[in-house]
This record gives sequence, C-alpha cells and structure tokens, in this order.
Amino acid sequence: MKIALIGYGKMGKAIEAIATAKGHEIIHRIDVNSPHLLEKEHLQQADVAIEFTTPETAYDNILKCFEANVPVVCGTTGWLDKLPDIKARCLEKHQAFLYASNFSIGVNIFFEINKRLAELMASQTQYDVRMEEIHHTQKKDAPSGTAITLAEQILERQYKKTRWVNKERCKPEELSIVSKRIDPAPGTHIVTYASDIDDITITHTAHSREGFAAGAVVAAAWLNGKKGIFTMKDVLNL
Ligand SMILES: NC(=O)C1=CN([C@@H]2O[C@H](COP(=O)(O)OP(=O)(O)OC[C@H]3O[C@@H](n4cnc5c(N)ncnc54)[C@H](OP(=O)(O)O)[C@@H]3O)[C@@H](O)[C@H]2O)C=CC1
Ligand SMILES: O=C(O)C1=N[C@H](C(=O)O)C[C@H](O)C1
Repeated sequence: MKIALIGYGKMGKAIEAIATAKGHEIIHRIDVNSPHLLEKEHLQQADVAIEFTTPETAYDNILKCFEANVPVVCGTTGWLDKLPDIKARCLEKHQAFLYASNFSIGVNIFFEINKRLAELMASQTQYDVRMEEIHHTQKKDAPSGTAITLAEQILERQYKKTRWVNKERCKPEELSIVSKRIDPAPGTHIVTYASDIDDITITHTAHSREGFAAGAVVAAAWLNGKKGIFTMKDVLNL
C-alpha cells in the first residue's frame, strides 16, 4: 500500500516505522515545509492518506484528500466542531473517511467497557462520575479527543450529567474532566465513579505511541478501496 503521511511529527514518524515494517511504502512525508505535496497531482499517487497534524490544519488537509480522490484516515484531535461538515462533504463527493480520537485497540476496548459501566451506573445515583486525562506537555488540545469520546459515551447514558467541562470544580449536572500535562505521558485516561462507600475506577494507560500508530496503519489498509464514513468500531468489528 502506498501511503501519504500528512503530518510528520511524533505520530507521523511512529506510523512510518510500523507501516514500513509491515511492507507498506511511504510515498510522501508532508509537514509545514512541504505544502506543495498536498496538491492533487502528488496526493493522488497514494492509495491512502494518514493525517495526524494540528487542530487548525486537519480540516483543509482532509478536503485536499477528497479533491484528490484519496481515502483518508484522520487521527488529529481538537477540530471536532467541523466533523459534521467533513462527513457531509465526504458523502457528497463519494469519498472515504475514517476518524478515530484514538486508534489503539486497547482504548477501543476501553470505550466498550466505559459504555457498559455507564449503563450499569445510570441507576446507581449514589455515585458521582468524574474523569482525568494525562498527556505530554506538547499536546495542543485539552481535554484530549479520547476524553471527549469517553465523556460523550457517559453523557448518553448518565441522565444526571448534561455536559462535560474541562475543570475540577463544577456543578452537579456537569461531568468534570481534569487535564494534566506531564512528560513523557503518551496518554492516560481515568474514569471514576465515587460514592461515600466505595469508588469504581477504570484506567487505560498507553506505554508508548505504538498502539496508536499500529491501529492507524490497520485502519488505512482496511479503508483502502472502500467508500463512505467509518470509525475504528467498523475496523475492529466491536
Ligand atoms: N487518534 C489517535 O490515536 C491519536 C491522535 N493524536 C493526535 O494527532 C495529532 C498530531 O499529534 P503528534 O504527532 O503528537 O503532534 P506533532 O506536533 O508531533 O506533529 C504534528 C505534525 O504536523 C505537522 N503540520 C502542521 N501543520 C501542517 C500542515 N498544514 N500540513 C501538514 N503537516 C502539518 C507539524 O509540522 P511542524 O513540526 O513542522 O510544525 C508536525 O510535524 C494531534 O492532534 C494529537 O492529538 C496523537 C496520538 C494518537
Ligand atoms: O496528543 C496525543 O498525544 C494524543 N492524542 C489523542 C487524544 O487527544 O485523545 C490520543 C492519545 O491520547 C494521544
């Protein structure tokens, strides 16, 4: 598979290592110094594009992939206000788009556990739910995309909570997400249900970026040749 890497930072490099070890070819490594490689004539040489850049740049990069008729796997977080627009354009232009706030198999299993736990706890009103995420200090967005996914899963099932907030002290109807930035944390997510009697805590701790990168490569191979809008739930058949 010929891959165009859009974003050649920490994740772009981790993806390159895994993709090449699996026999895939990286035909473009695109960063702020090589914007010309986002032109149609270059992008269309790839079977699939993998986009890990910044909250400010992801939207335009994805549209460029659609224009070049290249399936795109996107892991960039912090731009979700524009996701409905991207999905509409993907369908309108008959393109292929796969977004995940987290590509690791472990976190995608954690998402399923989080949903089930939230369902079980919905009627246990003596517990209050809160969240914490810990990442490295270079991370641009807070809360993390993964934390937002976890929070939305809880909000859909916990009727006491109406919205998430990115602070510790909050109203009873708000779901607190505390963001901590500590090097070199690749990504830790903690969901706690606390009562006077006991606490229930579920935690996912990434030990490196390998899980995110491996998941993105699996997703890219899966998306190659497909049309439509997908998530890691489709890839992993969860
Ligand atoms: N979904 C998932 O599983 C995961 C998602 N992420 C997300 O991925 C994103 C990237 O993370 P990470 O690799 O750690 O960040 P880095 O800052 O290490 O890398 C971002 C890269 O994007 C490049 N870039 C910036 N603007 C553009 C542009 N317009 N076109 C092409 N490239 C550009 C930067 O170039 P330069 O350095 O020259 O500025 C840099 O190389 C973040 O949003 C992060 O939250 C991270 C891990 C897992
Ligand atoms: O920026 C990161 O590093 C990470 N970003 C993603 C997120 O915002 O959830 C995924 C992972 O936690 C690492």
